[in-house]
Amino acid sequence: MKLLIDAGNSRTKWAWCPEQSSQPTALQINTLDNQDWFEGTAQAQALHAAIAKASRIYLSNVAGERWLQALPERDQRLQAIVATSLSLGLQNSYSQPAQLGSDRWCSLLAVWRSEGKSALVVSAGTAMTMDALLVKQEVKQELKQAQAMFAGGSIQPGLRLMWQSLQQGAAQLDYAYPDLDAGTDGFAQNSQHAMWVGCVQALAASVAAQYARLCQQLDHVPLLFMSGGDADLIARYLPHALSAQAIIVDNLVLKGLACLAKCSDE
Ligand SMILES: Nc1ncnc2c1ncn2[C@@H]1O[C@H](COP(=O)(O)OP(=O)(O)OP(=O)(O)O)[C@@H](O)[C@H]1O
Ligand SMILES: CC(C)(CO)[C@@H](O)C(=O)NCCC(=O)O
Repeated sequence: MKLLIDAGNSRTKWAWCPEQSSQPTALQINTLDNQDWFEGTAQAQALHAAIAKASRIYLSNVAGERWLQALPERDQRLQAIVATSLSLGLQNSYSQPAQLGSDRWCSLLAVWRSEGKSALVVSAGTAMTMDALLVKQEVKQELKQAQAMFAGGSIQPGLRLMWQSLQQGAAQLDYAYPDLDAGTDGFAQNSQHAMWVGCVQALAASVAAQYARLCQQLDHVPLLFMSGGDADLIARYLPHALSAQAIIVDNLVLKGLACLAKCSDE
């Protein structure tokens, strides 16, 4: 069985790749903190056991060399994904294609292969990325070769990082991250709520602006895909029409890895 691993900035998610016949949505996801992986805790042992059993391992790693060091040395079964200039009919417009994070590349591949339509692909995790997928027109399955392009995107701090930067950088803002969604209605009347409104509004407004930028480049309406730990929350604070349009999906990176794993069988 093929093993899919998304080593993210803070957490690692893994799943077995479904057999050809099953749908990509059938992924059974396991999650562990990267700290557990580095320390080899019980959660890490489950992934080590899966790695030992796998016939092939597809890895998206944005967690750096340290994450790789916990793997068995020079494992021939390991395919560490690096963004290329063209894959599965998707062209990468980065001037140095390999500089693009493998997580962003996999998410774009997942949306391209499942939808075949232009989209803004937002990943709201530790960092928030917003990537433009341009598809010439709604192409038929057999016409997919190089009909799509990743036109570029943006990187900004995610919600928790924004919060931490205020908390750590301003002496009077040492407030804990709220347990519950504090809401952004009206004007905030205490410091903790003011921080919340500022951070959530900044992220939601960025999504709206990037989506508007993409719309200007197209003669058709793009999709809005949102994934990552804070996707749901940020989508709720988008302008109403855009919020209704947002498609929230889990685990786009693993889905993109599954596309690459399946394509290697074809
Ligand atoms: N149980 C949780 N643990 C940590 N973060 C969580 C949790 N539930 C929701 N979140 C939110 O999700 C965000 C992290 O998202 P996600 O889990 O997608 O990031 P990640 O694992 O670091 O992967 P990525 O590489 O995509 O950033 C945090 O900003 C946090 O607000
Ligand atoms: C931007 C992040 C941190 C998002 O996880 C990751 O994709 C990454 O480290 N990327 C490399 C730089 C880039 O994508 O341009």
